[in-house]
Amino acid sequence: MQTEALKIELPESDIQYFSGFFSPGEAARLFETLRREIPWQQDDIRVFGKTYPQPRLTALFANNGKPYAYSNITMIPHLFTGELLEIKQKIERLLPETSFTTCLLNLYRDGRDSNGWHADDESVLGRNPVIASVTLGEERPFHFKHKKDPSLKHKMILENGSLLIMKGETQHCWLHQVPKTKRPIGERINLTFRVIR
Ligand SMILES: O=C(O)CCC(=O)C(=O)O
Ligand SMILES: [Fe+2]
Repeated sequence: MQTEALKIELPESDIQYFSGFFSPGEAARLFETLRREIPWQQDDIRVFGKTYPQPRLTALFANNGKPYAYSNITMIPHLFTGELLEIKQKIERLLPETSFTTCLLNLYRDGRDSNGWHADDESVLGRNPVIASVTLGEERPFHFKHKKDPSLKHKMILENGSLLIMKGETQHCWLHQVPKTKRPIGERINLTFRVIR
């Protein structure tokens, strides 16, 4: 199946969106398998000295054993499964220079689960990291806001089976979030592939 890149035109960024990167059938198969087989965990995060359960479930996979630390959490990776390798290879066909080492998975159980404003700019990701983000299941709005210029923002929908690639200066100059919603909605699995050296 052929999907077409849509360039998201924001300054100081390099963002591409592929709707239908996975067909509805492939997306459904991957969702069911990952929902069942991934060892989903809920970690506590510390924000301003208080501890809260993270508002979503997560899991970390990698091919190099390197942990990933963010928001006062250090995650130790599992070894990639067959499905994760299949998804990784399909994305790498679009990005011949990139060989992802790591995948952070998020499970948003319903509209109360979310991912607050942040940039994926930890130093282990290096300068100008390439981050490839897959959506399976329920679509969710995804927001960008510029770190320095509050007039610069963008909202888009991440659809079932879609791929969003963020690279270049994007993490340096922009924050992103998946907001909560009061609408009754189903589960969404998100996979973000990253390179951790
Ligand atoms: O769920 C998403 O689309 C975004 C996930 C994300 O930003 C992250 O895990 O860093
Ligand atoms: Fe992120």
